[in-house]
Formats: sequence, structure tokens, C-alpha cells
Amino acid sequence: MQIVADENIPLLEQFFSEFGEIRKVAGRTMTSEDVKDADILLVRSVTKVNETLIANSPVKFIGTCTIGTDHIDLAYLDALNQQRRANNQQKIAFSSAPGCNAEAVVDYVLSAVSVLIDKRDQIFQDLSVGIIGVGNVGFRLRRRLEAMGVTVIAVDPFKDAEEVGELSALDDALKADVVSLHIPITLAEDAAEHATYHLINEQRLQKMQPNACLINTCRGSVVDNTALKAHMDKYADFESIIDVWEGEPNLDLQLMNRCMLATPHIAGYSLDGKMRGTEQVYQACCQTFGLPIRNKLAQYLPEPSIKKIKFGDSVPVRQALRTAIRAVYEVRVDDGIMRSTLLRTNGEPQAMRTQFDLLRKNYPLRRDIPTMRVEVPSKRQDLQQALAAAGFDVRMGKR
Ligand SMILES: NC(=O)c1ccc[n+]([C@@H]2O[C@H](COP(=O)([O-])OP(=O)(O)OC[C@H]3O[C@@H](n4cnc5c(N)ncnc54)[C@H](O)[C@@H]3O)[C@@H](O)[C@H]2O)c1
Ligand SMILES: O=C(O)[C@H](O)[C@H](O)COP(=O)(O)O
Repeated sequence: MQIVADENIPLLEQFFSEFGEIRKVAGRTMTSEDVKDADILLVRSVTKVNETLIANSPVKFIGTCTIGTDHIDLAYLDALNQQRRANNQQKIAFSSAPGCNAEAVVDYVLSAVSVLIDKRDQIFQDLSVGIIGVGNVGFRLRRRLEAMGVTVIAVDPFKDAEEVGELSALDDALKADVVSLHIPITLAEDAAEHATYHLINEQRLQKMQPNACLINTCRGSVVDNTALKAHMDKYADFESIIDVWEGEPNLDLQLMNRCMLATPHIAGYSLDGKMRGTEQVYQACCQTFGLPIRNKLAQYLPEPSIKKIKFGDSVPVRQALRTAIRAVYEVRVDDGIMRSTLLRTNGEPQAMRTQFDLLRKNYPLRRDIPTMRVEVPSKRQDLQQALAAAGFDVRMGKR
């Protein structure tokens, strides 16, 4: 079989060579010519999988090693499969990787919020956080923040409170100190009144506190970026932390300059998250072709480069939390690199696209918080509790 895959998918050979010959291509510019002989098509979020791409391909399995599926024309795939069923042809199987990088997004939000509270001389427990969308990311984030003593106001019209905890109205969540978005991008024709395109518009920004902080790690156009820029011009204390941009890989550099933190769509880019995405799609592919699952992610994940943090007797909880979270993931590094790189493009569109994609392609190795072992003195129950709540693998030191 021929496998055509986005060159940025990690562990392609390790997981997929048993299926056949792998041809790697640039995901953003993948064409129908590239996939004309593909039996298996493996993509990430930058490849539009639609009629134009696959109509003339013999593809039997399509996998996206990502959480989001908005780049896949699922309606077309559905129609195609109905047609195939009518003609007694095998359907084209599809799989995404639900939850694969949810942990990394939670870590991103924790790192970003820890920068925000430092700036405002606050602690986590001072905050209320509105979580919009209580799926794989939002649910994990809620659990983590509540364990850390943060007040969470969660919204999800498609979930039951019995399943995900207390749910509130959107207007209530918008009143929180921090509003964090964890929803898919959906349009009115598919999701009616719950469509998320420009969910955060001028009207909803007005409902937020004048010094609130908006965090967008889901999809750029969930926020009306023009309205956000105008809102921040009006409210000097309003902050935003943006990982996903309307029109990316091109983006509004004025908006970037005004954001408290700006990153190039890397919230989910931990090594664990990316590799887990490949593993999940591999498992679905094995199922489609009736092969046993021989490969496991644990075989390939390297040891974390920082294996352990050890705290002494006198460290304040606030300092320990900040140190541990940012030892695993320091969002300000990504922010600094993105600003300096994109400002050098002077906003020239082609240069901006190239640099944005290079920042993502050459992203440095980063691990998930639960991979970090933290040792605390046994008498510091407070520290143990706070670090475990934040997701660390906490061990007690000797008395
Ligand atoms: N920046 C990144 O690197 C990155 C990484 C992972 C995911 N994402 C994005 O984040 C999104 C969320 O990820 P997830 O894994 O939690 O997805 P998910 O599908 O598990 O959860 C999304 C949740 O949003 C809810 N929802 C849908 N419309 C809503 C609305 N109008 N209001 C409130 N809730 C609504 C759904 O019911 C669902 O529970 C993904 O769709 C993806 O686009 C980005
Ligand atoms: O949907 C997702 O999983 C994320 O947005 C993912 O991190 C996107 O990464 P990409 O596919 O663009 O490499």
C-alpha cells in the first residue's frame, strides 16, 4: 500500500512502515497529484481534505493526527461513503485523535495563567476562570484548576452536568477574571445557535470585565480578531493570550503586539501530545485493515530531559508552583521567539506564512506536566497538595 503523509507527523516510520511505502509531503501544500496513488492518507490540521484533494484517489483510510477536524470535509466524506455503499464498495475509513494533545493545552493555559498572576501580583486561588467547552481539553483544565483552588464557571450546551460537573450560562462565564476557549470551530449551517464562529465578538467582549484576560487556544476565528483589537484599544487593562489566529499562518501583527502572550498555534505541541496523535491514528488504521496493534507509544517516548525537581523546606507554595510549571513549559519563550521572528517579516505575507510554519515545524522538545517528578520535604503537605493538584508526579522526600 502507498501511504502519503504530512512530513511533520512524528514516528511515521515506526508506526506505519508495516502498512507499506511512506511518502512524506508538505502538509499545507498537499495536492491531488500527491495523493493520486494513496491508499492511506495521514494529515495534520494544515491540510484541507476535501473533494478537490481526494476525488481521484484510491484512498481507503484517512487519519488526522490532531484533535480538531475542521480541515476535513466530513460531509463530503459521508456523501462519498453513502455512494460507495450503494455501489457495494468499501467505505473510506476516517479517524482523528481525540484528546491526544489535551494535556499539553492544559499545561499551556497553566503556564500562561501563572504569567498573568505574577504580573498582577495574585495567586491561582484569587481567580475565577470561565471555561467555554468542556470536552477533552476543557474537562481536564476544569479538574486541574478546581484542584488548585480556582473558581471555575463552565459552559457547554452539548454536555450533561452529571458527566462534566456544574454548567453555567455563557454570560456568567464571560464575567470571570479569565475566559479560556476550548471549542471546535462551527458554522451556523451546522451548529445553529451554538455555532462558534466569532462567538467572541464585540458584544460578548463588552460583557467581560474591563480587566479580564481572554485565552484562545482553540481556533482563531472563534474570536473576531478585529473586534478584539478594537476592544483592547479601548480597555488598556484587558489582556489576551492568543495561540490561534484568524487567517493563520498570516496574522495581524498589531494584534500580536498588543497581546500579553502570542504563540504560533503550539498550545498542543508537546512531544507526548504529537506522538500520541500518531499512535491513536495508527491504532485506528490497524483496526481498519485488520492488523494487530504491535507498536506502543511507550516504546518511543524518550526520558524527559529534566527528570526531577527537588524543593527544599522553606520554598513558598507560590514560588514552587511557578518554578515547576515553567520548568516543564515556559510560554514566554515561545512568545518571545514568535514576536522577534514575525516582526522581522515586516508583515510581508509570504515571509510571515513561511516563518509561522517554520516556528511550528522546528518546535523544540517539550513534555507534559505529568512526566515531571517533583520531590518535596515530607513535612510540606501544603506543597505536596498544590503540586499534585497542578498535575505533577509528586514524591515525598525523607523526613
Ligand atoms: N492550539 C492547539 O494546539 C490545539 C490543540 C488541541 C485542540 N485545539 C482545538 O481546541 C478545540 C477543543 O479541543 P477538545 O479536545 O476539548 O475538543 P472536544 O471535541 O473534546 O471538546 C469540545 C467541546 O466543545 C463543546 N462545544 C461545542 N460548541 C460549543 C459552544 N457553542 N459553547 C460551548 N461549548 C461548545 C462540545 O460539546 C465539546 O464538549 C478543538 O476543536 C481544536 O480545534 C487546539
Ligand atoms: O487540533 C489539534 O490537535 C491542534 O490544533 C494541533 O496542535 C494542530 O497542530 P498541526 O496539525 O497544525 O500540526
